[in-house]
Amino acid sequence: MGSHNSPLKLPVIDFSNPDLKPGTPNWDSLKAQVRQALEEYGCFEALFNKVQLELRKELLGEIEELFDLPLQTKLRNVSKKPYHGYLGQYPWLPLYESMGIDDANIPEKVENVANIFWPEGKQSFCNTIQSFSEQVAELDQIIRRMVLESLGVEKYLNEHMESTNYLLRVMKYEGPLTTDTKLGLTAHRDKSIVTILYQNEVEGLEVKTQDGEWINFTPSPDSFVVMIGDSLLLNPCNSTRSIDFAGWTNGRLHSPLHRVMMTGNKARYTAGLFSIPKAGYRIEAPEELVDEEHPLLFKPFDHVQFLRSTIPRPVRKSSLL
Ligand SMILES: O=C(O)CCC(=O)C(=O)O
Ligand SMILES: [Fe+2]
Repeated sequence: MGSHNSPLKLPVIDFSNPDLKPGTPNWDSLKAQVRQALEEYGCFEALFNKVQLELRKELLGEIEELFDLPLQTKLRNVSKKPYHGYLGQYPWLPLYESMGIDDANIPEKVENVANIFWPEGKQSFCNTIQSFSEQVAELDQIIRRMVLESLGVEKYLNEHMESTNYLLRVMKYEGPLTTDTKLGLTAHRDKSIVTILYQNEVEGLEVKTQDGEWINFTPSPDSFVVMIGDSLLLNPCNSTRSIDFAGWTNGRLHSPLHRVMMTGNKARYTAGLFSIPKAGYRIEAPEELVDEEHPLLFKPFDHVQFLRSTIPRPVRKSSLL
Protein backbone atom coordinates (compact mmCIF):
# COMPACT_ATOMS: atom_id res chain seq x y z
CA MET A 1 0.00 0.00 0.00
CA GLY A 2 3.02 2.31 0.15
CA SER A 3 3.55 5.00 2.77
CA HIS A 4 0.83 6.42 5.02
CA ASN A 5 0.64 9.92 6.43
CA SER A 6 -1.68 8.91 9.25
CA PRO A 7 -1.55 5.64 11.19
CA LEU A 8 -3.77 2.86 9.85
CA LYS A 9 -7.10 2.53 11.65
CA LEU A 10 -9.86 -0.02 11.72
CA PRO A 11 -13.14 1.16 10.16
CA VAL A 12 -15.64 2.40 12.77
CA ILE A 13 -19.33 1.44 12.46
CA ASP A 14 -21.95 2.98 14.73
CA PHE A 15 -24.78 0.64 15.85
CA SER A 16 -26.08 3.02 18.53
CA ASN A 17 -29.36 4.01 16.84
CA PRO A 18 -32.03 2.57 19.19
CA ASP A 19 -34.43 2.16 16.23
CA LEU A 20 -32.08 0.03 14.14
CA LYS A 21 -34.40 -2.43 12.34
CA PRO A 22 -34.02 -4.63 9.23
CA GLY A 23 -35.33 -2.93 6.11
CA THR A 24 -34.75 0.66 7.27
CA PRO A 25 -32.36 3.01 5.42
CA ASN A 26 -30.09 3.09 8.49
CA TRP A 27 -29.94 -0.75 8.50
CA ASP A 28 -29.09 -0.89 4.79
CA SER A 29 -26.37 1.71 5.16
CA LEU A 30 -24.77 -0.17 8.08
CA LYS A 31 -25.12 -3.47 6.21
CA ALA A 32 -23.08 -2.05 3.31
CA GLN A 33 -20.42 -0.79 5.75
CA VAL A 34 -20.26 -4.18 7.52
CA ARG A 35 -19.88 -6.09 4.25
CA GLN A 36 -17.14 -3.76 3.03
CA ALA A 37 -15.23 -3.84 6.33
CA LEU A 38 -15.42 -7.64 6.55
CA GLU A 39 -14.29 -8.13 2.96
CA GLU A 40 -11.41 -5.74 3.35
CA TYR A 41 -10.25 -6.09 6.98
CA GLY A 42 -12.35 -8.96 8.39
CA CYS A 43 -12.67 -6.64 11.34
CA PHE A 44 -14.04 -3.29 12.49
CA GLU A 45 -14.58 -1.15 15.56
CA ALA A 46 -18.24 -1.11 16.62
CA LEU A 47 -19.98 1.50 18.74
CA PHE A 48 -22.91 -0.16 20.53
CA ASN A 49 -24.12 1.86 23.48
CA LYS A 50 -27.05 -0.47 24.09
CA VAL A 51 -24.61 -2.13 26.50
CA GLN A 52 -24.55 0.61 29.16
CA LEU A 53 -21.22 2.06 30.23
CA GLU A 54 -21.98 1.06 33.84
CA LEU A 55 -22.32 -2.61 32.84
CA ARG A 56 -19.10 -2.45 30.82
CA LYS A 57 -17.26 -1.05 33.86
CA GLU A 58 -18.75 -3.71 36.14
CA LEU A 59 -17.67 -6.39 33.70
CA LEU A 60 -14.04 -5.25 33.79
CA GLY A 61 -14.19 -5.17 37.61
CA GLU A 62 -15.56 -8.72 37.77
CA ILE A 63 -12.91 -10.00 35.38
CA GLU A 64 -10.15 -8.44 37.47
CA GLU A 65 -11.50 -10.11 40.64
CA LEU A 66 -11.71 -13.44 38.84
CA PHE A 67 -8.06 -13.33 37.82
CA ASP A 68 -7.08 -12.35 41.38
CA LEU A 69 -8.26 -15.78 42.60
CA PRO A 70 -5.51 -18.30 43.50
CA LEU A 71 -4.21 -20.32 40.55
CA GLN A 72 -5.54 -23.55 42.08
CA THR A 73 -9.07 -22.10 41.99
CA LYS A 74 -8.72 -20.83 38.42
CA LEU A 75 -7.52 -24.26 37.29
CA ARG A 76 -10.96 -25.63 38.23
CA ASN A 77 -12.23 -23.98 35.03
CA VAL A 78 -12.04 -27.11 32.86
CA SER A 79 -13.93 -28.04 29.70
CA LYS A 80 -14.21 -31.04 27.40
CA LYS A 81 -13.94 -28.67 24.45
CA PRO A 82 -10.45 -27.48 23.52
CA TYR A 83 -9.78 -23.79 24.27
CA HIS A 84 -12.91 -23.49 26.45
CA GLY A 85 -11.33 -23.86 29.93
CA TYR A 86 -8.41 -22.23 31.79
CA LEU A 87 -5.42 -21.43 29.57
CA GLY A 88 -2.16 -20.03 30.84
CA GLN A 89 1.14 -20.84 32.55
CA TYR A 90 2.76 -21.38 29.14
CA PRO A 91 6.52 -20.70 29.27
CA TRP A 92 6.40 -19.26 25.75
CA LEU A 93 3.47 -16.94 26.60
CA PRO A 94 4.19 -15.80 30.17
CA LEU A 95 1.93 -12.73 30.19
CA TYR A 96 -1.24 -14.55 29.12
CA GLU A 97 -4.02 -16.21 31.12
CA SER A 98 -7.63 -16.82 30.14
CA MET A 99 -10.80 -18.59 31.22
CA GLY A 100 -13.98 -19.61 29.43
CA ILE A 101 -17.69 -19.52 30.26
CA ASP A 102 -19.78 -21.63 27.88
CA ASP A 103 -23.33 -20.41 27.16
CA ALA A 104 -22.56 -17.20 29.04
CA ASN A 105 -25.89 -15.67 27.96
CA ILE A 106 -27.82 -18.37 29.89
CA PRO A 107 -28.23 -17.60 33.65
CA GLU A 108 -28.02 -21.21 34.98
CA LYS A 109 -24.87 -21.93 32.96
CA VAL A 110 -23.12 -18.86 34.36
CA GLU A 111 -24.18 -19.80 37.89
CA ASN A 112 -22.69 -23.28 37.48
CA VAL A 113 -19.36 -21.76 36.48
CA ALA A 114 -19.49 -19.13 39.28
CA ASN A 115 -20.07 -21.90 41.84
CA ILE A 116 -16.85 -23.57 40.72
CA PHE A 117 -14.89 -20.43 41.61
CA TRP A 118 -16.99 -19.28 44.60
CA PRO A 119 -18.78 -22.27 46.20
CA GLU A 120 -20.82 -19.79 48.29
CA GLY A 121 -22.02 -18.15 45.01
CA LYS A 122 -21.38 -14.65 43.62
CA GLN A 123 -24.48 -12.92 42.33
CA SER A 124 -22.75 -9.80 40.98
CA PHE A 125 -20.49 -11.97 38.79
CA CYS A 126 -23.46 -13.99 37.48
CA ASN A 127 -25.62 -10.95 36.72
CA THR A 128 -22.84 -8.98 35.06
CA ILE A 129 -21.48 -11.81 32.90
CA GLN A 130 -24.93 -12.94 31.80
CA SER A 131 -26.31 -9.46 31.01
CA PHE A 132 -23.18 -8.42 29.16
CA SER A 133 -23.17 -11.65 27.08
CA GLU A 134 -26.87 -11.43 26.30
CA GLN A 135 -26.58 -7.81 25.14
CA VAL A 136 -23.42 -8.32 23.10
CA ALA A 137 -25.07 -11.39 21.54
CA GLU A 138 -27.62 -8.97 20.06
CA LEU A 139 -24.83 -7.19 18.23
CA ASP A 140 -23.48 -10.57 17.03
CA GLN A 141 -26.93 -11.39 15.62
CA ILE A 142 -27.32 -8.01 13.93
CA ILE A 143 -23.97 -8.48 12.21
CA ARG A 144 -24.65 -12.06 11.12
CA ARG A 145 -28.05 -11.05 9.76
CA MET A 146 -26.48 -8.21 7.81
CA VAL A 147 -23.83 -10.54 6.36
CA LEU A 148 -26.39 -13.15 5.26
CA GLU A 149 -28.64 -10.48 3.76
CA SER A 150 -25.77 -8.88 1.91
CA LEU A 151 -24.84 -12.28 0.43
CA GLY A 152 -28.48 -12.90 -0.55
CA VAL A 153 -28.75 -16.05 1.59
CA GLU A 154 -31.00 -14.79 4.40
CA LYS A 155 -33.22 -17.86 3.92
CA TYR A 156 -30.57 -19.68 6.03
CA LEU A 157 -30.84 -17.17 8.86
CA ASN A 158 -32.79 -19.34 11.33
CA GLU A 159 -30.69 -22.42 10.73
CA HIS A 160 -27.55 -20.33 11.01
CA MET A 161 -28.57 -18.69 14.32
CA GLU A 162 -29.86 -21.92 15.84
CA SER A 163 -26.71 -23.85 15.02
CA THR A 164 -24.50 -21.76 17.28
CA ASN A 165 -23.95 -20.95 20.93
CA TYR A 166 -21.91 -18.37 22.81
CA LEU A 167 -18.64 -18.68 24.66
CA LEU A 168 -17.39 -15.76 26.74
CA ARG A 169 -13.61 -15.92 27.18
CA VAL A 170 -11.98 -13.52 29.59
CA MET A 171 -8.30 -12.70 29.19
CA LYS A 172 -5.60 -11.11 31.31
CA TYR A 173 -2.23 -9.98 29.97
CA GLU A 174 0.26 -8.88 32.62
CA GLY A 175 2.23 -5.72 31.86
CA PRO A 176 5.77 -6.91 31.02
CA LEU A 177 7.28 -4.13 33.22
CA THR A 178 9.55 -3.02 30.37
CA THR A 179 9.44 -0.35 27.71
CA ASP A 180 10.19 -3.08 25.17
CA THR A 181 7.26 -4.72 23.47
CA LYS A 182 6.61 -8.33 24.51
CA LEU A 183 4.36 -10.95 22.99
CA GLY A 184 0.99 -11.19 24.79
CA LEU A 185 -0.79 -13.56 22.41
CA THR A 186 0.60 -15.25 19.30
CA ALA A 187 -0.75 -14.16 15.90
CA HIS A 188 -3.74 -16.29 14.97
CA ARG A 189 -7.09 -16.32 13.24
CA ASP A 190 -10.17 -17.04 15.34
CA LYS A 191 -12.09 -20.26 14.91
CA SER A 192 -15.42 -18.70 15.80
CA ILE A 193 -18.20 -17.42 13.53
CA VAL A 194 -17.96 -13.89 14.92
CA THR A 195 -15.80 -12.60 17.80
CA ILE A 196 -16.70 -9.42 19.68
CA LEU A 197 -14.04 -8.04 22.03
CA TYR A 198 -14.32 -5.48 24.82
CA GLN A 199 -11.32 -4.39 26.85
CA ASN A 200 -9.90 -1.97 29.41
CA GLU A 201 -7.80 1.04 28.38
CA VAL A 202 -4.50 -0.80 27.88
CA GLU A 203 -3.46 -1.04 24.23
CA GLY A 204 -2.03 -4.20 22.70
CA LEU A 205 -4.37 -5.65 20.05
CA GLU A 206 -2.94 -5.59 16.53
CA VAL A 207 -4.78 -6.66 13.37
CA LYS A 208 -2.97 -7.46 10.12
CA THR A 209 -4.24 -5.99 6.86
CA GLN A 210 -4.33 -8.00 3.65
CA ASP A 211 -1.33 -5.89 2.58
CA GLY A 212 0.65 -7.27 5.49
CA GLU A 213 0.66 -4.19 7.74
CA TRP A 214 -0.25 -4.30 11.43
CA ILE A 215 -2.97 -1.93 12.63
CA ASN A 216 -2.59 -0.99 16.32
CA PHE A 217 -6.04 -0.79 17.83
CA THR A 218 -6.56 2.21 20.15
CA PRO A 219 -9.36 1.31 22.56
CA SER A 220 -11.98 3.66 24.01
CA PRO A 221 -14.58 2.81 26.69
CA ASP A 222 -17.22 2.83 23.93
CA SER A 223 -15.49 0.56 21.44
CA PHE A 224 -16.03 -3.08 20.72
CA VAL A 225 -13.90 -4.92 18.17
CA VAL A 226 -15.75 -7.23 15.80
CA MET A 227 -13.92 -9.83 13.71
CA ILE A 228 -14.82 -13.00 11.89
CA GLY A 229 -13.36 -16.46 12.29
CA ASP A 230 -11.20 -18.63 10.08
CA SER A 231 -7.99 -20.59 10.52
CA LEU A 232 -4.81 -21.35 8.67
CA LEU A 233 -3.82 -24.15 11.02
CA LEU A 234 -4.03 -27.89 10.50
CA ASN A 235 -7.30 -28.58 8.87
CA PRO A 236 -9.19 -31.85 8.64
CA CYS A 237 -10.56 -30.77 5.28
CA ASN A 238 -7.08 -30.85 3.83
CA SER A 239 -7.23 -27.39 2.44
CA THR A 240 -4.84 -24.53 3.14
CA ARG A 241 -7.45 -22.37 4.69
CA SER A 242 -10.81 -23.00 6.26
CA ILE A 243 -13.39 -22.35 8.17
CA ASP A 244 -16.43 -21.09 10.00
CA PHE A 245 -17.78 -17.73 8.84
CA ALA A 246 -15.13 -17.27 6.18
CA GLY A 247 -15.64 -20.98 5.38
CA TRP A 248 -19.39 -20.75 5.40
CA THR A 249 -19.31 -17.75 3.07
CA ASN A 250 -17.03 -19.80 0.81
CA GLY A 251 -14.16 -17.37 1.09
CA ARG A 252 -16.06 -14.16 0.32
CA LEU A 253 -15.09 -12.63 3.64
CA HIS A 254 -11.61 -12.20 5.03
CA SER A 255 -10.69 -13.39 8.51
CA PRO A 256 -7.82 -11.41 9.91
CA LEU A 257 -4.60 -12.46 11.54
CA HIS A 258 -4.30 -10.70 14.91
CA ARG A 259 -2.06 -10.75 17.97
CA VAL A 260 -1.49 -8.98 21.28
CA MET A 261 1.76 -7.10 22.01
CA MET A 262 2.31 -5.69 25.49
CA THR A 263 4.47 -2.95 26.94
CA GLY A 264 4.61 -1.06 30.27
CA ASN A 265 3.28 -1.91 33.74
CA LYS A 266 -0.47 -2.13 33.40
CA ALA A 267 -2.43 -5.33 32.97
CA ARG A 268 -4.73 -5.60 29.99
CA TYR A 269 -8.16 -7.23 30.53
CA THR A 270 -10.34 -8.36 27.64
CA ALA A 271 -13.66 -10.14 27.28
CA GLY A 272 -14.42 -11.90 24.00
CA LEU A 273 -17.88 -13.15 23.06
CA PHE A 274 -17.42 -15.91 20.46
CA SER A 275 -20.38 -17.28 18.51
CA ILE A 276 -19.44 -20.87 17.71
CA PRO A 277 -21.06 -23.76 15.88
CA LYS A 278 -22.60 -26.33 18.22
CA ALA A 279 -20.67 -29.60 18.55
CA GLY A 280 -21.67 -32.05 15.82
CA TYR A 281 -23.02 -29.35 13.49
CA ARG A 282 -21.41 -29.72 10.08
CA ILE A 283 -20.35 -26.45 8.52
CA GLU A 284 -21.07 -26.36 4.84
CA ALA A 285 -21.15 -23.42 2.42
CA PRO A 286 -24.70 -22.80 1.08
CA GLU A 287 -25.04 -23.90 -2.55
CA GLU A 288 -25.95 -20.32 -3.53
CA LEU A 289 -22.41 -19.27 -2.63
CA VAL A 290 -20.71 -21.82 -4.86
CA ASP A 291 -20.36 -20.92 -8.53
CA GLU A 292 -17.72 -20.84 -11.25
CA GLU A 293 -16.12 -17.74 -9.80
CA HIS A 294 -16.28 -19.17 -6.26
CA PRO A 295 -15.66 -22.94 -6.43
CA LEU A 296 -16.19 -24.84 -3.17
CA LEU A 297 -13.17 -24.03 -1.00
CA PHE A 298 -13.94 -26.13 2.04
CA LYS A 299 -15.31 -29.58 2.59
CA PRO A 300 -18.02 -29.73 5.25
CA PHE A 301 -16.50 -30.06 8.72
CA ASP A 302 -17.41 -30.36 12.39
CA HIS A 303 -16.25 -27.44 14.53
CA VAL A 304 -15.20 -29.32 17.68
CA GLN A 305 -13.26 -31.92 15.69
CA PHE A 306 -11.63 -29.09 13.84
CA LEU A 307 -10.65 -27.40 17.14
CA ARG A 308 -9.04 -30.64 18.37
CA SER A 309 -6.95 -30.88 15.22
CA THR A 310 -5.59 -27.36 15.69
CA ILE A 311 -4.12 -27.77 19.18
CA PRO A 312 -0.38 -27.14 18.90
CA ARG A 313 1.73 -30.04 20.21
CA PRO A 314 3.23 -28.14 23.22
CA VAL A 315 -0.27 -27.16 24.38
CA ARG A 316 -1.51 -30.74 23.99
CA LYS A 317 1.45 -31.92 26.08
CA SER A 318 0.85 -29.30 28.77
CA SER A 319 -2.49 -31.05 29.54
CA LEU A 320 -4.21 -27.72 30.13
CA LEU A 321 -6.76 -28.44 27.44
O1 LIG B 1 -7.17 -9.81 23.92
C1 LIG B 1 -7.51 -9.52 22.78
O2 LIG B 1 -7.81 -8.36 22.46
C2 LIG B 1 -7.51 -10.56 21.70
C3 LIG B 1 -7.86 -11.93 22.18
C4 LIG B 1 -7.95 -12.90 21.05
O3 LIG B 1 -7.56 -12.64 19.96
C5 LIG B 1 -8.59 -14.23 21.25
O4 LIG B 1 -8.87 -14.61 22.41
O5 LIG B 1 -8.83 -14.94 20.26
FE1 LIG C 1 -8.37 -14.01 18.51
